[in-house]
Amino acid sequence: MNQILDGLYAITPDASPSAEALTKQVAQAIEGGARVIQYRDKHSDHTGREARASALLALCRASGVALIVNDDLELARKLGADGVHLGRDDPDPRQARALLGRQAIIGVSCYDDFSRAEAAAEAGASYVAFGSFFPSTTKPNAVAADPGLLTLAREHLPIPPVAIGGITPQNGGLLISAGARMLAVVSGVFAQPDIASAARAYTTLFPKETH
Ligand SMILES: Cc1ncc(COP(=O)(O)OP(=O)(O)O)c(N)n1
Ligand SMILES: Cc1ncsc1CCOP(=O)(O)O
Ligand SMILES: [Mg+2]
Repeated sequence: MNQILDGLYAITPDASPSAEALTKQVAQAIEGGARVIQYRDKHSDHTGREARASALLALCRASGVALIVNDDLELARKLGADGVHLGRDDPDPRQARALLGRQAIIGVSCYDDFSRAEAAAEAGASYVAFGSFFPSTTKPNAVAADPGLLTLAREHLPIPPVAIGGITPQNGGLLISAGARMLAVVSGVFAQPDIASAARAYTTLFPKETH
């Protein structure tokens, strides 16, 4: 699992297109080297989310890439996705581990709070996410985080830290230098005219073996 949790982590955009259009966009992100995809959808109803997530899961399986479902633990379980990402308003990571099993990837949002990351590691999380490191158009009210958290996590936690929030190919390098094992990106990938090239600009920031 540790090998997968390295590199570009592409998160699907807010304006959720049809399952077919979304799958095409995600295929381009994978072509550009994304290692993990998160299906994040705050707008579709249950049926729409299930249709999109299962189309993405088929693509990810065929491409050898992991699919993480944001927020919706039950959907992740039902589809047999590779894991789930949980924030402070979402189910508890212990509950997720119990439901999804030992192999599942369970990510936990820690914002700017290192003690939350320690608790998440203790609860069986697979990775911890910190951010927002830069102003984000996707989540303008996200709490601001300091890159030093990534260094602290690399030094003191047994699981990899993920960086999120306003990350561009220009500012991503400093987060990797600070300790980020993955860069989680929405608009820097999916709001770009050439999604594959946009993804590639992030993947080349990482050491060669991760892309
Ligand atoms: C990799 C990653 N990190 C952080 C988040 C944010 O999760 P959360 O705080 O639950 O907010 P929403 O994404 O649900 O709006 C994430 N999704 N992915
Ligand atoms: C979900 C989330 N949590 C903190 S910032 C953010 C959005 C990241 O999107 P972008 O890469 O467009 O800033
Ligand atoms: Mg959430």
